[in-house]
Amino acid sequence: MKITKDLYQSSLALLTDFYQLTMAYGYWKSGKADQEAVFNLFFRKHPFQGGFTMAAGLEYLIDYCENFNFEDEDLAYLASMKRKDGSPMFEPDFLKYLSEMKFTCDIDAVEEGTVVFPNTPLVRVRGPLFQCQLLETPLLNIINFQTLIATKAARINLATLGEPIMEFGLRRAQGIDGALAASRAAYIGGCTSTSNVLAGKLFGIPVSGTHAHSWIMSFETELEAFEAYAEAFPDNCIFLVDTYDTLNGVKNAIKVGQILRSKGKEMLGIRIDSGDLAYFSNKAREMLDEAGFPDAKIVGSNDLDEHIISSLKSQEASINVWGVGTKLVTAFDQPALGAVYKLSAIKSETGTWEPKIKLSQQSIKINIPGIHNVKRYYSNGKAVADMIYLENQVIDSKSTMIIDPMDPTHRKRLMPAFYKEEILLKTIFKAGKNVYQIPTLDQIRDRGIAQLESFDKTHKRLVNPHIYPVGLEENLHHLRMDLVLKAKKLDNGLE
Ligand SMILES: Nc1ncnc2c1ncn2[C@@H]1O[C@H](COP(=O)(O)OP(=O)(O)OP(=O)(O)O)[C@@H](O)[C@H]1O
Ligand SMILES: O=P(O)(O)OC[C@H]1O[C@H](OP(=O)(O)OP(=O)(O)O)[C@H](O)[C@@H]1O
Ligand SMILES: O=C(O)c1cccnc1
Repeated sequence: MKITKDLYQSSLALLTDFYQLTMAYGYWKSGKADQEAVFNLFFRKHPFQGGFTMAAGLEYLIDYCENFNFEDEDLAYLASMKRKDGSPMFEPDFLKYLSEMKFTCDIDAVEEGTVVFPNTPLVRVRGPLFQCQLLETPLLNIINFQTLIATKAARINLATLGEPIMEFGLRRAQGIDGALAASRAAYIGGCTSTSNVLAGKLFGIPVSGTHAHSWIMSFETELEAFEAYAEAFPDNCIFLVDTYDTLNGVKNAIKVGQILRSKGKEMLGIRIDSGDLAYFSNKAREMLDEAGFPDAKIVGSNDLDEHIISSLKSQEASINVWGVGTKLVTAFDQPALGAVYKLSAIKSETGTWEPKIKLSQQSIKINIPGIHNVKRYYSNGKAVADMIYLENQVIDSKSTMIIDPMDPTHRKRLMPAFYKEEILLKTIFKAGKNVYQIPTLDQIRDRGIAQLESFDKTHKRLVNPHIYPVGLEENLHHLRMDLVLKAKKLDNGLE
């Protein structure tokens, strides 16, 4: 699908922070606009205090880059911006430069559905400084949100032990695109369907639903309401049983289930949306089984998240389909991922690449310099460790060390010869041309599920997970340390 064209019917070139445009202008003014640079998009900490993160949003990113050009109305708006003294904010020649800009970057990125870890690049952009800079904000906007929601959905899917999840978030999502992007990401993370019909149309996500309390309340009795629904949708009956008295609601559902059966149709199940979901689902299960409806599903909903679902599982609740809205699509307990986009190398006038480092008082904020990639090593189908390495580095296949970027005393020896390896950054754009075959949403969702299966369950624990090893290859570690020490000396005037 064409996100920009189908959703916005407009260029999104101005969907960036103003300072990106003022820097772009500055680069142009100082003759640096076309200097080549490399930026990496990465996050520093898993969301939800978890042990893994699931990447999502690449298809939006691709669409954004393919449509990354300034149209006449964008330029007219920029031309209308003024400085304090009334002069134009941007010179006409700069606007002409913008109007002629063609997207020419190389982009490498992890595929959607990939399980990713702190400090490893999710996206690497290489190209003219000017373009790389303008892309910072939209890329972060896209990847941060969808990755966050895909991760939340994956956690919920772990809690349901793979039982179907109906995503019900639209009414409480963060606005229109917040809802659409969340439905997409939630499906990638493992939801089975969405209630959002536009998301179904745009992305091909299966659409499903039950009915609301208002349906019941609009009839004289609950029984009449169920009968009328069965008349309208005999193949799609999931009766909401808790409007007045849940167990009486189950009795009414059974009555209408029997009528449906007499007509050769089968009730799909019931939904419980309030009260003690463990108690009522177990009672309802007994009643449905006794009445000859052992296959009728019990959908549970009401402010669910992975923790409540886990608790309901441990209470042996008889829910087997989970309706989850607000807490999923708003990432309730952590509303932002916090990925950043940092310069890691720049090409000098002599044509050599200079790795770049940004110092910080907090060592977690010192970036990883150079042009790097990530390798995941697998042993017997299980992920063993991720190595961040300089892309032109030859790795010793007999024995190599990875070093924790946050704690250099924390090291792990690997024997690549014994492992299968996967290079995580895949080429998406080469000199501005899309060379990547975008998978279908179902393929992405399958990748997410397969990726998670390749990790030990200790890393997937919802609370206090075991930390998966991720480290810098030795040469990259030394390069980083040398640059840090050099920068510190310069800072202190010691050189
Ligand atoms: N057995 C249970 N164990 C743990 N949490 C539960 C259980 N049953 C329900 N919950 C959760 O408790 C929270 C509040 O439930 P509560 O009973 O207050 O809702 P309610 O008042 O019945 O519903 P509503 O306000 O929507 O009518 C919800 O998040 C719900 O998912
Ligand atoms: O609880 P969520 O995970 O967000 O799932 C969506 C909720 O939306 C509906 O409730 P409604 O809007 O009627 O409000 P309610 O909470 O008063 O039932 C539905 O009955 C779910 O409870
Ligand atoms: O189809 C449903 O049951 C539904 C849809 C949106 C929100 N809550 C429930």
